[in-house]
Amino acid sequence: MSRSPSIPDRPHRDIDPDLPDDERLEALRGHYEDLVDVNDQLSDQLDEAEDRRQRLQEKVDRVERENESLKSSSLYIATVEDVLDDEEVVVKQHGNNQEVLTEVSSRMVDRVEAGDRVAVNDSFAIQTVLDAETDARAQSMEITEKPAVSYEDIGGIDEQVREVREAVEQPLAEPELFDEVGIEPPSGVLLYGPPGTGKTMLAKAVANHTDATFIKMAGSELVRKFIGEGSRLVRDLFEMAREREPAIIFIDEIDAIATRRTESKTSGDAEVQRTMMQLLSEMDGFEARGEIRIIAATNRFDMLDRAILRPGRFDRLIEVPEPNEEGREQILEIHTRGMNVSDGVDFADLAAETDGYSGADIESLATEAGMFAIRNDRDEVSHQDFVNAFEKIENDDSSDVVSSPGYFYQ
Ligand SMILES: Nc1ncnc2c1ncn2[C@@H]1O[C@H](COP(=O)(O)OP(=O)(O)OP(=O)(O)O)[C@@H](O)[C@H]1O
Repeated sequence: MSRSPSIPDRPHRDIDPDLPDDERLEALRGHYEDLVDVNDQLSDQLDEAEDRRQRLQEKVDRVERENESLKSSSLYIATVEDVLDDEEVVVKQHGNNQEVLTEVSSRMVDRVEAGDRVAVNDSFAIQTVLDAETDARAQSMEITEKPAVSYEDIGGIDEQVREVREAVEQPLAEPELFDEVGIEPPSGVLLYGPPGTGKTMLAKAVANHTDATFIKMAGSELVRKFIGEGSRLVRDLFEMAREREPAIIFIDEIDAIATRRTESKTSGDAEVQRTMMQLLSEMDGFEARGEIRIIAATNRFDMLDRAILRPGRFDRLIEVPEPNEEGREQILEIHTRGMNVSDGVDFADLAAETDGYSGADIESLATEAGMFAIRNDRDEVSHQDFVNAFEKIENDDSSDVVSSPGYFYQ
């Protein structure tokens, strides 16, 4: 580090006032020259200091920019196409397919290889190397060859089961029917209703019944941190389905990518919009009578962008409501099938008491009743166990009012 130059001494000269005028003038001239000299030295020092200040300011600006870019959450996904000498790489950005020649920092240069997926910032500087694509695909999708859910496991929504079978199962199982009549089956089916009412079960049951592979993706997974990732995952999703036909694509929480457009134009919104456009274009692109069917689900129907409900898109809407009393009784019977339940259990009575319970709530009630039996060293579950379980759930719920979800689905 350079040391600051020392400040020159202030020139001093004793001038005898009794000197003859010409000698005093000479002495004053000398003093004046000393002052000019010091002034020049100080002014040089000032220039130097100004230079140093400017260099430091530039350094601060650079560090701040680097800091900003590291902090910023919006990174773009790109694939490394080529690693050149001189610490340079060619990357291709996902989403717009733009190819860019960019420098790699010495920190990253040994870590990137052609074919890697990387996250780049606004100036295309590589920030991270992402996991192998196959991992990313596998992590974000749930793929089941044959889901273990059948129609008999679903209670209280017979009409919805019938509608889903007609809209999804029939085009897969008997495509010729549609050919003969000359109509297109619905492109996509949207199941909407409160949480835990059996929407996922319905989609799994259709897959089971048709021997189709069940591929599930959550809408929230599609709205990722990285720009370009959402539309890429949508493409992967459909590619995966094409590889495994017949297949049922189930997109849960579709509202995460298909909420009504807002005024704000943040990059996050634009990304969500791009993901949705990719989904719509994939849907437009495939054969309606083909071997891939799409089911989406939401419990925020009110928030949906109506664009996804147009003909050729999610054009069959099926509401899956909370079960009524009769439905709750059926679901109770389903969830106690494998349990050792005493003859004294009155399902009709329990169904009457559990107004507002979803299928998932009823499943918890049955499990909780079983826990009461175990706690009391019994292997048979009594009516009182169900009543105790009900009271426990009600009490837990009332102490947890704040977290109870205010779902809207109409
Ligand atoms: N109609 C039903 N019949 C039998 N069991 C049900 C029913 N609805 C829900 N369940 C039980 O609740 C669990 C969760 O249901 P499911 O995942 O299908 O709900 P969902 O409507 O998809 O919920 P979410 O909107 O929260 O994703 C199921 O595994 C099942 O045990």
